[in-house]
Amino acid sequence: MGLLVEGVWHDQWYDTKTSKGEFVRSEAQFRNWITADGSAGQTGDAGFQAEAGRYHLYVSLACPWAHRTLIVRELKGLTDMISVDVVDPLMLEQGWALSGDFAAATGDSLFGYSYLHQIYTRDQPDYTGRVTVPVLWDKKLNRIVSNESSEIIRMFNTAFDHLGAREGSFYPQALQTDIDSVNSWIYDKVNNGVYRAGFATSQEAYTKAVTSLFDSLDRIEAILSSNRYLIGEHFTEADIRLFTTLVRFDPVYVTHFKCDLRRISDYPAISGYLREIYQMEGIAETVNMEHIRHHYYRSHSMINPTGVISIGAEFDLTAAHGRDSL
Ligand SMILES: N[C@@H](CCC(=O)N[C@@H](CS)C(=O)NCC(=O)O)C(=O)O
Repeated sequence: MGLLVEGVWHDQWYDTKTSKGEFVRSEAQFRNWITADGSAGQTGDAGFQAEAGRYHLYVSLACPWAHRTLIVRELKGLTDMISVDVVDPLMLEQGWALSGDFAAATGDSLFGYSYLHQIYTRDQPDYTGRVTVPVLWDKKLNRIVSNESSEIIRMFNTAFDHLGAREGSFYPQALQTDIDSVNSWIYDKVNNGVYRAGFATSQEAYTKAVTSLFDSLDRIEAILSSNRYLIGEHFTEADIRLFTTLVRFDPVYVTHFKCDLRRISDYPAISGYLREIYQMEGIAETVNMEHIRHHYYRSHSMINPTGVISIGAEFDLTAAHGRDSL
C-alpha cells in the first residue's frame, strides 16, 4: 500500500494523524469523459470519442468501486468493446500488482508492467497521488481517461449506445434527482462508511462511522421493505452501487472492518434484494469471492497482521430471493 509522489513510489499506509483518526478518501484526479462524439464531458479534456476496441479497464475483482464498472460493462453489453485486465488480489508494498499469478488475475496485457503505478506514470510521469482501481485507459492516445468509478459507469451507460451497446439506461433523465440524492448518503455512510469504520484509527472515528453505517442500513431496510429497488420499481445505478458493498459485507466487512452490529443476513429485505441482484443475468460472473476475501484479509497488515482469512458466515446468494411480490 502506498502512493506516488512526483512519479516516485512510496510505501506508506493512509495518514489519519491529521484527521483525528478518521480515514479521508482522496479525490480521483483523472476526470475526462468518453462521449459519443468526442466532445468534452462534464470535466476534463475533449478527444475521448466512443469507439469499439479503443478503451481498456484495469480492475481489481476485490474492489467494490471497480466492481461497479464491471457490472455496467456487462449489463450494457460492452464486453467485446472494452477490454479488461485484472490485478492480483493482494495489494502489498508496491500497491496493486499485475503478476497474473492468481486464478482470474490477468497481468498487464497492454504493456507487460508489473505494477499499476507504472500505468499512472506512463501517462503522467510526475503524478502525485494514490494509485487506485478502476482505471480506464485509452489505447489510442495512451492516456488515462478516468480513475473515478462513479463517472466511468455513467460513460458506459450512454456513450456507446450508438455503437450497439444494450438499450436502456441505469441513470434515466426522469430519475436523476432521486438517484443523486440516494447515492449521496449511501456513498458517504455505506459504500465509504465501511472503509471509514475499518480504517479508523481512533475510537471516536470508528464509532461515528459504524453508527451512521447501521443507521443507514436500517433506513435501507425500511425502503426495501416496500420498494423492490432503491428508486421504487426501477433498477438503477443506485442499486448497482449499493450491491457491490452488500455482497462484501458479511464475508468481509463484518469481521475485517469491525462492522459487526448486525449482518446483512439479519436484514430480511436487504438479504432478498442482494440475492435478487446477484441472480440477475451476468452479475454472478462479476463476483469473485476468492479475490475479495484474499485481498482484504491479506493486504491490510495493519488491521490483520497475521493474514489469516476468516471462515466467513454462511449466506447463500443463490437461494430464492422472494422479491417478485413487490
Ligand atoms: N474514487 C475512486 C476510489 C477507488 C478506490 O479507492 N479503489 C481502491 C480499491 S477498493 C484502491 O485502489 N485503493 C488503493 C489506495 O488507496 O492506495 C473510485 O470510486 O473509482
